[in-house]
Amino acid sequence: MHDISGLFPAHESLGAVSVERAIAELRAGRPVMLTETAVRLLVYPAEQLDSHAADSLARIGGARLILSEQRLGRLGVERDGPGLIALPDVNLDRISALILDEDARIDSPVVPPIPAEEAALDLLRLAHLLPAALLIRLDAPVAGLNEVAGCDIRAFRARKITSLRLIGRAPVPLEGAPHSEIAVFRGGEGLRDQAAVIVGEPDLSGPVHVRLHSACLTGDLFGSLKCDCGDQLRHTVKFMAENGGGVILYLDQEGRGNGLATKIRAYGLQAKGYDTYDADEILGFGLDQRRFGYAARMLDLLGVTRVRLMTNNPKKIEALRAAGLEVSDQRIQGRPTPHNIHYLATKRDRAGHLLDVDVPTAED
Ligand SMILES: Nc1nc2c(ncn2[C@@H]2O[C@H](COP(=O)(O)OP(=O)(O)OP(=O)(O)O)[C@@H](O)[C@H]2O)c(=O)[nH]1
Ligand SMILES: [Zn+2]
Repeated sequence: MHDISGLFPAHESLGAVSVERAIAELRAGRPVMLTETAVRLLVYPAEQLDSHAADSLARIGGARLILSEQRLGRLGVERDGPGLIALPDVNLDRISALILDEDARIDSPVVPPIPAEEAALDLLRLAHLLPAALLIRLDAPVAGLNEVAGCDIRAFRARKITSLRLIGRAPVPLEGAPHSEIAVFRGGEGLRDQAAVIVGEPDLSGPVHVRLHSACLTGDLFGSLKCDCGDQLRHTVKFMAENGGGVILYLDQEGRGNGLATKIRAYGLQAKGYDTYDADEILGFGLDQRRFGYAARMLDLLGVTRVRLMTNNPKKIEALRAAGLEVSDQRIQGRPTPHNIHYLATKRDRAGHLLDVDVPTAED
């Protein structure tokens, strides 16, 4: 047998590798096996279910659906945590209604999960999939399934922070900020490489203007009027270019960390009148899935220790302080539009964002 351990990055634990493999499997619509002490669980992402997979799960037998506390609440079951529902016949339409429909209700008993089952939900969140999994307890290993341990899922985010590394940096002149550089990082909990935009030549010995910007394909790239992201991003570049430079971390946290597909589903619900947080809750998510620990690590790798954080989001300020950075903050607001005004007001009213928003009343 050859020893191939040297082919794995020294700082990367095998546990983190198995979580990454499991994420790739689930995103491709394949099951994984989750283990925890004596428990073995087959995990299948509910949103990927098709009739083939449903038949196959029904033949194995004993399938249950685990849903988050938020989703259960929407289905009419108040609980302090996730819960499981038995699925004797693995019916595709019923499962689809249980994970997606805004009017579905539960009429069967809901039981609390064991830690392994709860870890399956975390794994789906890490994979940017809906937090809803079909689970079957297995009494023997199954050939061909990637295996992942519950404890490695729980340790994943923290471990990945230390594996983050700078891959390279190069000048990229930007509109309004010709002296800019882009630095690319790999690792962290994101599924893709992360970029830092270094605008101008910030003095790293003093407080540096920093923005943690969560990816927003619709707003950043296409100028969607539904949010303030694209506007904030371009304002930030301009502001930094005119005010001594700064660093923008462009984080792989599309849709507040829920992923692009979930955000677009949430937009579908918003088109029916739900606000941004209610729409996410219908899909099983809490207020905000994002963690910013790895952003602090990116700043550390760039040599930044004191930060003037350009944000309205108190969570970002707290997260960088918790990671040991010295943080003062500065507001950066996108333009209100008739399309985003309620979104901005909702962030202020429901998540404590420090925004100045004047929502016109019906009479205005
Ligand atoms: N789930 C969900 N995500 C959204 C929605 N609208 C925008 N987003 C995402 O929300 C995130 C906004 O990120 P940021 O611009 O970093 O901002 P923020 O938390 O509002 O904080 P600051 O802009 O720093 O004040 C992006 O990942 C967007 O894709 C929505 O309606 N639902
Ligand atoms: Zn946006």
